[in-house]
Amino acid sequence: MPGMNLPGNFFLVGLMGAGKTTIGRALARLTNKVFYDSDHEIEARTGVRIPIIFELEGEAGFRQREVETIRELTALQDVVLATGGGAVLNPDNRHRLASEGYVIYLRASPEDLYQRTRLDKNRPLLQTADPKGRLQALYAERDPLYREVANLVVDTSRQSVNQLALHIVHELQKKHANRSC
Ligand SMILES: Nc1ncnc2c1ncn2[C@@H]1O[C@H](COP(=O)(O)OP(=O)(O)O)[C@@H](O)[C@H]1O
Ligand SMILES: O=C(O)C1=C[C@@H](OP(=O)(O)O)[C@@H](O)[C@H](O)C1
Ligand SMILES: [Mg+2]
Repeated sequence: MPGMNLPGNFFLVGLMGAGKTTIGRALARLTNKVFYDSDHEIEARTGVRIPIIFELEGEAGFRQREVETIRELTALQDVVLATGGGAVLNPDNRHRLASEGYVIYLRASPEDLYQRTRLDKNRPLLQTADPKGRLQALYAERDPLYREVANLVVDTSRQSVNQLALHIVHELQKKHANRSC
């Protein structure tokens, strides 16, 4: 296993469709860590899918659940955590992510994000007449926040999920080796 001895938590941030959930799962496998996804955790706790939470409690209700969940998940040891794309909007989340682990920003262009998310109905913020325009606006708003918390920025436009997971492991190994010398 390539990244077996890498210590600590790895947190994935980025917009909807960046690949946090899929790359996070692969990264956890490669590094022998337990995988968590804050959205899946929220769904498991409430027993409903995210669009239903948005419908019943609004975005504010969802964000409140997200803060509580991220507070708990960032307190764990040796995990890979895929966050939801809007997690960085909250200062408490940003602080927890930056202080409790190594943060990887998966960057992609709004066009790529649109192509990867356009057939999926489970992202309430993209159920609009102009999802591409919404992704462009979210990119402009959030890209600085992702960069603020990130230890590593990875461009996801030209590589597959597996290639990206391996690339991240190599970057983590380099950082770890430098720290140990
Ligand atoms: N680098 C990539 N190249 C092509 N497709 C990708 C890539 N990363 C993710 N995908 C696909 O995009 C979709 C959204 O990925 P997901 O992991 O759910 O993103 P996120 O959790 O960041 O919203 C999935 O169908 C996934 O397989
Ligand atoms: O960007 C956002 O505000 C959101 C991203 C989603 O997660 P993904 O980034 O995994 O799609 C999910 O948390 C929710 O629909 C809100
Ligand atoms: Mg996800």
